[in-house]
Amino acid sequence: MSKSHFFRRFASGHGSKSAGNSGEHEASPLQKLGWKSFFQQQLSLDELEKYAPLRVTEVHRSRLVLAGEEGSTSLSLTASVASNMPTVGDWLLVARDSGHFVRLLNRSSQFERMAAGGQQVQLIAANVDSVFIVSSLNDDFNLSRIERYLALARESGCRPHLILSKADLCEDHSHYLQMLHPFGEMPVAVVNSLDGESVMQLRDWCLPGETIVLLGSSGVGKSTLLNTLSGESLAETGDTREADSKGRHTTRKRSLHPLSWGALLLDSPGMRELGLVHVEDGLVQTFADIEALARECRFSDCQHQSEPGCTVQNAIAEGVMDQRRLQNWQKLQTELCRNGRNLAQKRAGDRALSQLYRSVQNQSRRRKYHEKD
Ligand SMILES: Nc1nc2c(ncn2[C@@H]2O[C@H](COP(=O)(O)OP(=O)(O)OP(=O)(O)O)[C@@H](O)[C@H]2O)c(=O)[nH]1
Ligand SMILES: [Zn+2]
Repeated sequence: MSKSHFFRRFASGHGSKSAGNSGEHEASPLQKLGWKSFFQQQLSLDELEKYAPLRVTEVHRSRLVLAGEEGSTSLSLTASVASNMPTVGDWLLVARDSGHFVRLLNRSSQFERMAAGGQQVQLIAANVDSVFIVSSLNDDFNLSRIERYLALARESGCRPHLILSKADLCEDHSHYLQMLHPFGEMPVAVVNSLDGESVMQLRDWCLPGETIVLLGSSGVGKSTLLNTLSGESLAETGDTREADSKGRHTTRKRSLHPLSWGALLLDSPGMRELGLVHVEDGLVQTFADIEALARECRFSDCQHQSEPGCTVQNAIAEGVMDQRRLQNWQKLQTELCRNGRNLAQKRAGDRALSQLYRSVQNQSRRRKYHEKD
């Protein structure tokens, strides 16, 4: 394995300490990569001797880039590796002697979305501890989009944080901050991502050995934030279009980067469409206030439109609930149902197709057998 730039950042041992019972001790190279007891428990002592745990830092078309205690290496995406659908942040075991792939370790968390086209699920990241939802303080600021990302974050069990970027271009932050009251206790930071001092406030959220995923639409400044946080030019950044504040999709691949503070930051391309799938619990948590009101409606199948005794509509009339929030809750529920149904239909279609294929093969075998007679 070649000692890569990635590994040297860890091996040089800047700053990352993990607290032990009797004071602090230097984290091991694996801990600096995010290795935790959750993963260690999945290996026997014998396996730990024979196999090296490696973390996926990049996924390419035909290979994975991995980082481990001895440095960085790459692994071909053979059929056996690809069938595990590895994604950035995953841990896998590789035989120390042959370099062969052994298995993928169970994930502590995973992020997935409905791929464009609405037919299959796409994994975004695995083994993430916290999520930085990035939204810029301009025309891109969109509460419904933040709720979408929040549902995803809460489903995965990761801690969500909201970063409002481009503070230097916005005269009135308070106007935006006031709109965040339905999100309750979520930590919020207002930053100028180009300014090292301004991003220092995020330091307490970047804990040693923890993996953070950056989510946000194109052009909000995810790569800029990564570069400023790391103090290096790790990711390419791009201009936003002036007319609508939208980005140009500069980041093309997902990759995991170590920060000098010991955390690992996962930059992902701004997705045009973050289709939600399998986030039912996350949605309930994100809209807990409406869920609680809806339970009090007179009719158990209330659509919260104009039914008498609808507590949700009453709350809207009293000004304590936002019509937009109700509409987004309903929209995301519909989207979850539709995506779940599409996936189930696709699975049923695939099963029917493979049954048809097997029966054609059997018929052809039978025909050959009779021809021999
Ligand atoms: N003034 C100012 N400009 C910023 C800030 N953050 C990002 N930018 C600029 O916004 C543009 C887009 O930033 P990127 O970091 O490329 O955005 P991104 O979210 O990574 O975009 P994708 O890679 O397309 O997903 C660049 O020109 C940055 O210099 C900020 O806080 N203040
Ligand atoms: Zn109702």
